Amino acid sequence: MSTQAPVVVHPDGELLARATAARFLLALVDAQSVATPVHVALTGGSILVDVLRAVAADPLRDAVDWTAVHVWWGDERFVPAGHEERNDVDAAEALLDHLPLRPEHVHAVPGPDRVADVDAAARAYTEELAAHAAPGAEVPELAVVLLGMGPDGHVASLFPGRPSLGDESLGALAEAESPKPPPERVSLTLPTLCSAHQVWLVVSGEGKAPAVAAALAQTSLPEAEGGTGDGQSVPAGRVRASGRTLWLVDLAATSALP
Ligand SMILES: O=C(O)C(O)[C@@H](O)[C@H](O)[C@H](O)COP(=O)(O)O
Repeated sequence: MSTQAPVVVHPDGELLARATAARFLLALVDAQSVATPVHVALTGGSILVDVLRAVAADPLRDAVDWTAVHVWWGDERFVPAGHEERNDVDAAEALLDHLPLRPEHVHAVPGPDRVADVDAAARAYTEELAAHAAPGAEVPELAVVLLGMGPDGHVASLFPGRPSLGDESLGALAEAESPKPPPERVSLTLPTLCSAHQVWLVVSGEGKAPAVAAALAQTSLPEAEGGTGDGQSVPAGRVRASGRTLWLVDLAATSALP
């Protein structure tokens, strides 16, 4: 039997973003006091971009040694480098361009400008993860993974009812039929997300409330709400970090909780 991950509720999306930013910076400082370098994974989504902007604006950011931080993506849209739909473009503008990161530590997922197709992109990302793993491991230990969640309960590019959810490998996978556009994406697999030391699900707004409730109850959403209706937990409910799984939400996102 699994115990429910803690849910931290903030009054609104703005405070959620600022508090998550402060928590993220302190987590990096803590992780760097134990081991270096530190690996983190970001994803796309509106609240996460707000979090990244809040990290950029937080004076605590100077407490982190950014030259020893590796940045990965939980998922990326398979469009060319620099395309406005790419998650790394948003992240660069919101935060990464403002930090003294080493360019070789920013692990972008290759797009169609670099590889033949989305399968090749996933393979290349899996190889890059393996190249930075500790001896005997297949992926680096991610200190913190920041995940958004869609109204259907998807996380990264793992969508309800898609075969990708059953991928048991460590590394990245290709999703060629994402219900959220654009259709082609690369995502870390569920076991990779679960191998992270901490995973934070950052969720804002009433539109996500039914999926928050379904994830915490480890069940599906009805088909009418974009779910599978089969009682199998939405993807967000399946993420269990090796150390700590945290839900960081605003009040509106809790409105469907019993
Ligand atoms: O589409 C992406 O690239 C994602 O990484 C995706 O998993 C996202 O985080 C959620 O869909 C939440 O996005 P919103 O906050 O914009 O609803």
